[in-house]
Amino acid sequence: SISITSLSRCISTLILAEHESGTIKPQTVSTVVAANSLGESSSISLLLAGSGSSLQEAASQAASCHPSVSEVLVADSDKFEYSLAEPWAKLVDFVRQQGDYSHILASSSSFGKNILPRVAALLDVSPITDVVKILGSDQFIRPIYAGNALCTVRYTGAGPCMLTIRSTSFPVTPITANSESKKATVSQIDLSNFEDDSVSKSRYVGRSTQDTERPDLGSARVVITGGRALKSVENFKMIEKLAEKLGGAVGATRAAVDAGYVPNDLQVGQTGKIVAPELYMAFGVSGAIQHLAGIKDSKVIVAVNKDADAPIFQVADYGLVGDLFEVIPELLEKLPEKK
Ligand SMILES: Cc1cc2nc3c(=O)[nH]c(=O)nc-3n(C[C@H](O)[C@H](O)[C@H](O)COP(=O)(O)OP(=O)(O)OC[C@H]3O[C@@H](n4cnc5c(N)ncnc54)[C@H](O)[C@@H]3O)c2cc1C
Repeated sequence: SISITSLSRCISTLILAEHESGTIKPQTVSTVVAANSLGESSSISLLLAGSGSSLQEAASQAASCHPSVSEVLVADSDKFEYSLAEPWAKLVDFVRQQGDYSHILASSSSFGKNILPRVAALLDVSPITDVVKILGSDQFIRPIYAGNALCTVRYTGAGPCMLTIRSTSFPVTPITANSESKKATVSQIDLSNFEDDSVSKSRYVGRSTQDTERPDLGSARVVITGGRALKSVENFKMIEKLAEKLGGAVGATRAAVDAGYVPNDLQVGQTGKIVAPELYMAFGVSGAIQHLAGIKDSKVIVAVNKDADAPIFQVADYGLVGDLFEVIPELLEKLPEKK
């Protein structure tokens, strides 16, 4: 008799790729980095959908975005122009039927959070979200209780294992000149048999982007955050000026967003963006657990608060008990103008 103690399936990963203006987004490359931890002999395919020349530009860039990517699959159709979840989910199901994928991954961005659960529901699979560490092909670590505890999850389902990846936990290391020359194959998906019979409950209305030269909050190396203590839109401009001088992004607490000082895409925390910059500066931020959940992986945290007992000081590397209305103008005066 033969006893089979371990039967591990060959690891083959499909990654739902995000692109914009002909460029692959950094969080997709982080998801590729994460996929490399799933196990040896892992083949990685990127799935790009959209329409027109910017899609094709992104596809050719995706082919060399990371040496471990073996294949780029391109779905070119008007149906995918606005990344709506319903047609995207159908597309993933369509592609999955043609390739035997053991894992389907997306980043924990609004794109991934929108699409992957819908795919999971379609395939009757339980997705594992916000993965911060991969221990093997079926074991993952994810934060729970607003990041106050880490939970190890084992996937035991029969269908493909579906994960969303917290990109700040999988930084992209610079690619060497040698590996850069390795290019994946790019294939156009034949959509002639693709039937999208999904009843779309969402429709594209429009898009508004912030007209700013500041770096993207989710991947900035410096983040300057203001809290409720800023008290007004006008005062919040001090935070913006400081961010400009330091070449950083602007962040805000939920209290500051709710008070209308800044738009909600600047919110940092459990229900906002997760950031992991080299330098995080918090002005007039109390340090509620929901806020800390979004900043814990920052390398250096600096806090300015007039209350010496504010919880932010428990996580700060440098703390200054002081009035931000005195500290920020002094900082602005002493810091040189950004060249
Ligand atoms: C389900 C849920 C999800 C949430 N998600 C988020 C989230 O994603 N992000 C988030 O930020 N919050 C989130 N919150 C809200 C969170 O609990 C806090 O209410 C919020 O973070 C507080 O914001 P704040 O620190 O700006 O305000 P406050 O808690 O009011 O703190 C203001 C601080 O400013 C200090 N201060 C006042 N004046 C000055 C001054 N002149 N100079 C210096 N310091 C001064 C005060 O001492 C105080 O510590 C969430 C809450 C819930 C229930």
